[in-house]
This record gives sequence, structure tokens and C-alpha cells, in this order.
Amino acid sequence: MKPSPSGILTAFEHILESIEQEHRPQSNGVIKKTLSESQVQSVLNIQRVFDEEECKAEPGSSETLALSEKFIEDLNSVQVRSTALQQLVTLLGRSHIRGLLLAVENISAGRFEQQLPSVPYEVDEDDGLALKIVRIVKTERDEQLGATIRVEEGKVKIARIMAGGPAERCGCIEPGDRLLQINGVSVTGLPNDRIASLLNEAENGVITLHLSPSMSDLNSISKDSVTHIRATFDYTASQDLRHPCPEAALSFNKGDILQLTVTSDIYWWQAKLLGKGAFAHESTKRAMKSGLIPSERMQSSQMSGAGSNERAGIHRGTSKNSNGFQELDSYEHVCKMAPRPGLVRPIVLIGPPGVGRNELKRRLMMLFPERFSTTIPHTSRAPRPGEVNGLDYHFVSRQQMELMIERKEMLEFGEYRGNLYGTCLSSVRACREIGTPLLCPHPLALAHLRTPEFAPFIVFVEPPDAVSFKETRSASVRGVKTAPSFTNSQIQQIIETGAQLRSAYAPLFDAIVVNRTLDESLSELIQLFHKFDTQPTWVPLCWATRWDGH
Ligand SMILES: Nc1ncnc2c1ncn2[C@@H]1O[C@H](COP(=O)(O)OP(=O)(O)OP(=O)(O)O)[C@@H](O)[C@H]1O
Repeated sequence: MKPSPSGILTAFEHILESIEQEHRPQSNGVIKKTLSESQVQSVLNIQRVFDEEECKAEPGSSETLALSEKFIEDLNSVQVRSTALQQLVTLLGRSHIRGLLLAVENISAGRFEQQLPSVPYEVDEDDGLALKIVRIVKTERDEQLGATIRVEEGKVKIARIMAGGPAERCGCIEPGDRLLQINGVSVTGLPNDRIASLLNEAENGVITLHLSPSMSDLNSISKDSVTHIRATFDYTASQDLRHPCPEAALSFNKGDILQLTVTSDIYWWQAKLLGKGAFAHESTKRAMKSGLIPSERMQSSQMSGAGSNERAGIHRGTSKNSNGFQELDSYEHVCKMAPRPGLVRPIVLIGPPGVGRNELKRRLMMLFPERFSTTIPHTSRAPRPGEVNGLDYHFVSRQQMELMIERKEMLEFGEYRGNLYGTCLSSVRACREIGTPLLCPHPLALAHLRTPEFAPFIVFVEPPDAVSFKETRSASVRGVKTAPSFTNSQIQQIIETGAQLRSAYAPLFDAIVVNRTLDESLSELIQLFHKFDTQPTWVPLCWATRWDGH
């Protein structure tokens, strides 16, 4: 469809009207002519270009600009000029309007197909993989690009952008951008004067630049795409000696969701603290202020510099490979994902042995047999009388099981009295077909489970304090004769392991339930699952991308 430059046409109509008025006899019968017939014709010609169905100008030449130049030239010989004409001359001389005239002409002629070259393979990894290809169409053949360069450690960079020049008009070039190629010619190692002449040479008025964006450019990209992050470390701003302005700082803990408000600075971002877990949200009670936090770049460099973390107020969890969040660096990029048909997310109960995960799972399965399903483990031991293959266990040979382990098909496995036991990933897939998998694996299994494919909802079952633990687990309270009573040291062990797990895995927890009485814990879990079924939850950005594509 032909674009309608209606604003420009209206402007021309006004100008033509005012010329017509000037050509009318005044009350004293005098005709005050400021334009010759040929000049009036030039104005009409320019208007025609906008008005015509199709522009026939060849690429690289511009009928509109030629007409506008001729018009200005003709007008220079006129002595008397009306204000309207004066304004028209000024406007037609401006580089932005000239660019606009050219753009309208090119669009009218249908010369707007994308003709950018493909991205070359030999991008310098030192500068990251971001690359921009900018094609600039010069309005005049001998027009300068309007950008200066400087050479920094052998890299050619854009030093300055001149106001009004083609480089500024295109809006895609920034000071600090690294120049890689000009019209397909690599600038690496070229003398400055050769680069300058290449910059000002254009093929048919077109110049194509390959640039590696400056950091400020990259920040604006990440600002647009990443708006929320999850912290994988505790940050106490008052202990951070690097902080430029502790009064404006924001402290946070592992697992907190932060809303990024300003990311234009390379080292210090501004963020609001939304809180923890899958349902964290901005407080409606009080307006939250943004505070300064270390940027991803700042934090990553801090983390790679060993030893100084404690001093800087940063306490990292256990090693990356052992806790299932290998893909996390300083922050995890997150977004909200709503429940949707076809997406069955396993519910995973994590906690120290003895806290009660299996008891809670057993009761939930009894209460909601239709809703939840669970995996059937594999074992290399022989079936006992009454045990059914595929119901109690999948009975397989030791070799078969070792092969599955080797192929990394097991979610978790272990050996007990000379026999292998374990759960394989395909049994999680199978039980997802029946209902919501309810699983109680070892925390190490999260490395296999916390992926876009499974997208689990992880609940940490936390032990209460020692007194509550003892009270709630006493045989008289539970009314179960066979109940094992916990010794003080067992309780202490459960509480300590719980604290260690919490410290190492906190960024992965969607919710935390403290297991005091069974009734309280069950009702809390049921409410939580209702929310999980009906409300969006914070998830790693890559999960949402996968499920949005489904
Ligand atoms: N809230 C509770 N109140 C009272 N007893 C509980 C509670 N939660 C669990 N128990 C009991 O504590 C014991 C340990 O629970 P459970 O076996 O579920 O622990 P677990 O976290 O699954 O640990 P493990 O992996 O070692 O089995 C069981 O006898 C269980 O009935």
C-alpha cells in the first residue's frame, strides 16, 4: 500500500494557497507577484511527487531532492519573499527534511525491502557476539557520514557523531561502537586516513557498516528483554565496600525476585524487591523505592575473583555443579508463567531426611488420588513373592540399570544390600501422563529435574524448631503406636541438615512449608497447590520461552 505523507501534502496545500492569494489583485488593483510561473511549477512538481501513485526515480538518484534543489536555486534569485516561502526554503534545506523526502520517495517507489547482508562468521569473540549491521543512505553523493573515529588498542571505535549528519539521522550508531567493516571491507589494521575515506565513499549513496555495539547499547537491549531477576546470593549492602552510595542501596537474600527499574549503568542497577518464591509480587500497601544493586556484570566479575566475597558481603552457596543450578550465574532471569492446558508441572518436595516429606506425599495421594501420580522405581533385585513388575518396581538386570545410569537416564539412584535402586526420567514422563507427578527426590536430582522440559514446582519442607519438632512427633500426639520417636540428637541433625539445604538451594524454592503438625502442613500445601493451579508463577525465562512455543 502506498504510504500517505498527508502532513507534507497539507503543508504544500497551505503554501500553494498562500502563493495563490499573493497572485490575486489587491484592493488597489496591484498584483504583488513573488514567484515566477516556473517557480510555482516547481512547487507543484514537488507536491506531485508525493501525490503520485508511483515514483519512477532510479535507486541512488532522487527526483524529489533534485526538484527541491532546483526550487531553492530558482528562489534565490527572487528579491521579495513571503514568510511562507522563506519557511519552505529553510525546511527544504534541513537535513532531516531532506532525509524525509528521500524516505517518502523510496517508500513510494517500493524500494524498502530489507537488503542487509548476512552476519559474517568471523565475529571477534572478544567483543561478544552482538553485532549490528547498519545501512545508511546518503542524501547527497558527496555528503560526509558525520562520524569521527578513534583507535583504541588496535580497535577502531566511533568517537563522535556529528549533529544533523547521516550517522545521527539513522539513529543506529553510538559513540563507543566498534567499527568492524565498511561496505564489506574489514577496517582492522587499516591506516586512519584509509578508514576515513572508506567512510565517506558510498556505493550508489549507500554505505553499510558492521559494528559491535557499545556497552550502553547492550545494556539497553538487556533492559528491554530482562525485567525481573532472581538472586542466587545473599547481598548485604552495608558490608559491600564497593558500593558507591550505601544510603541508596538495596539488600536482598538468595531467591528474592527483583524488578529491574534502571539498567543503563554497567556496574550498578536499580531494582525493587518483590519478595521470595513463585508468587512474589509488588507490595500494594506502600510504594516501594528502587535501590542500587550490583549489576550482573559487576557481580559475575566479583564471583570469579575468589576470596573477596565474604568481605564484599556476598555469600555464595555450594559449588555450581552440585546443586542443580549450573545455568545460574549471579542472577537468574525470570518471568511469570501462567498455568496452561497441556503443561503438567511436577510438584517436588525437598527437605532433610526425617522431616516428613514422604508422610505428606502419602497423605496427599490418598486425599487426591485423581490429581497426583508418582513414579515407579527401577531395581536390579529379584521380585519378592507378591510383587508385580511395573506396579511395585520395574525389575531389570544390573547391566540394564548400569547402562541407564551411564546414559544419564536416571533422576537418582543408589545401592542397598548389593542391589541398585533408582528412578528414571522416563518414569517421570510416564507418570505425567496420568496426573501431576508428586516427587520426593534427593536434592541432587534437581540438576536433572529443574529443566524447561519438566518445569517443576519445588516446595521446601522445613523442620520446625526443636521444641515444636519434639512436641508434634511424640507418639501420644500422633496416636500411632509404631511411630519412631526422635532422639534430641536426631532432631538436631534434621534441623541442621535443613539449614544447610536451605542455604544451598534457596534460590530454587518456589515455596517453603514448615512441617509442624500434619494437619497444618497439609492444609497449607492444599492452599498452595490451589494457587499454583490458578495463578502465574515466577519461572526461569527459558522455561516460558519453551512453553510459549508449544
Ligand atoms: N508433621 C508431622 N507430625 C508428626 N509426625 C510426622 C510429621 N511428619 C512426619 N512425621 C513422621 O515422621 C517420620 C518421618 O517422616 P517421613 O518418613 O515422611 O520423612 P522423610 O522426610 O520422608 O524422610 P525419609 O526420606 O528419611 O523417609 C514418619 O514416621 C512420619 O509419620
